[in-house]
Amino acid sequence: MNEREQHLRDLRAKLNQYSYQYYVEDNPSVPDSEYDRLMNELIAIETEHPELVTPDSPTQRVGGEPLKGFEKVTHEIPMLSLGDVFNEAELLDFDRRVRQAVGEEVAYVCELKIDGLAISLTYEAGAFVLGATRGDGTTGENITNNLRTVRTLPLTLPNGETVEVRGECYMPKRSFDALNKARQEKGEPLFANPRNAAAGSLRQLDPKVTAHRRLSVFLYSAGRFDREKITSHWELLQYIRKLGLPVNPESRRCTSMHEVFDYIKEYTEKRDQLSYGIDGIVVKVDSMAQQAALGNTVKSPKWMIAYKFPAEEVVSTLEAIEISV
Ligand SMILES: CC(C)(CNC(=O)c1ccc(Oc2ccccc2)cc1)c1ccc2c(N)nc(N)nc2n1
Repeated sequence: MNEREQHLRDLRAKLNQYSYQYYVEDNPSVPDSEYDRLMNELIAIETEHPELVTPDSPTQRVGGEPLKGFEKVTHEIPMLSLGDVFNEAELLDFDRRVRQAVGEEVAYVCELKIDGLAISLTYEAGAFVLGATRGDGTTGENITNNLRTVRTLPLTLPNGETVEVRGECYMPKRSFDALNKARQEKGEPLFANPRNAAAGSLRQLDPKVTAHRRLSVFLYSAGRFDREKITSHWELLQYIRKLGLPVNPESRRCTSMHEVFDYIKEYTEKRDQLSYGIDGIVVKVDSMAQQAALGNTVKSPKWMIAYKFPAEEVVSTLEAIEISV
């Protein structure tokens, strides 16, 4: 490897490290100006020497000309939505129905319900090739170029896996506050909440706009992957994490409803300290055999329920109407 290639490797490593500190650790070690300076240097060198560009280079994130519209994508395996419950009695009913149907003890996995936009990511032989919105569960929109700009989403997987994973794209509270502050200074309409800001940012036709919105992702499920080795949801989360994909660290395996209630109480209290918005807790049956035995209704699985937090008082702010066409 010659000196120039070594310099490029160092630049990419630094930029990826700074992104990780900013997005995953929520603790940037350099100002945005330093990040932008290094990125501009990397873009300049790669523009002069295109043969030295690598698929995982941070410059490969903001590609593509603005689109005229979004292509439709059909989900091979439908993306399901969540049944909602609002109190402990309804959660106990869910647990009773599940235990009656499977006729044995049940373990659950509790996860935070991230207040973002459901997405599907497809990697073919380790390369990120397709990103889509959930849409109506069967048909979504192709937002691949916009999702490529999300710094916490790896463009390549370590061992060339072919998988389709599902999760939530969200805007961290810090990014949401900075975005609305900048909009206020420019006299532009404000976003009402991080979820609307994430949706508006992902529905931009120009990926360069999305790239400046500082979005992030957590993944929590998968459609297509080599299932035989994985028998539980908890193992699936570890598998997704081993692929280098961001999985929310607060998830917990619970062996009783008592532990589920403890988890809900803990995160109801911790909610305001999280660096991202959540609107509930998802409780999933851990065993995949039990999930299959329980099956799905048309729209949502019978092996999973979402406990929704009581709605917060509505704060009347301008709703940002982001026209992306
Ligand atoms: C679990 C799933 C419903 C996603 N999963 C799917 O959509 C899904 C749908 C068919 C599948 O098909 C299968 C294929 C083969 C075997 C079994 C299932 C797999 C996953 C879901 C939906 C929303 C969630 C949310 N907002 N927050 C969290 N924390 N978790 C969530 N989990």
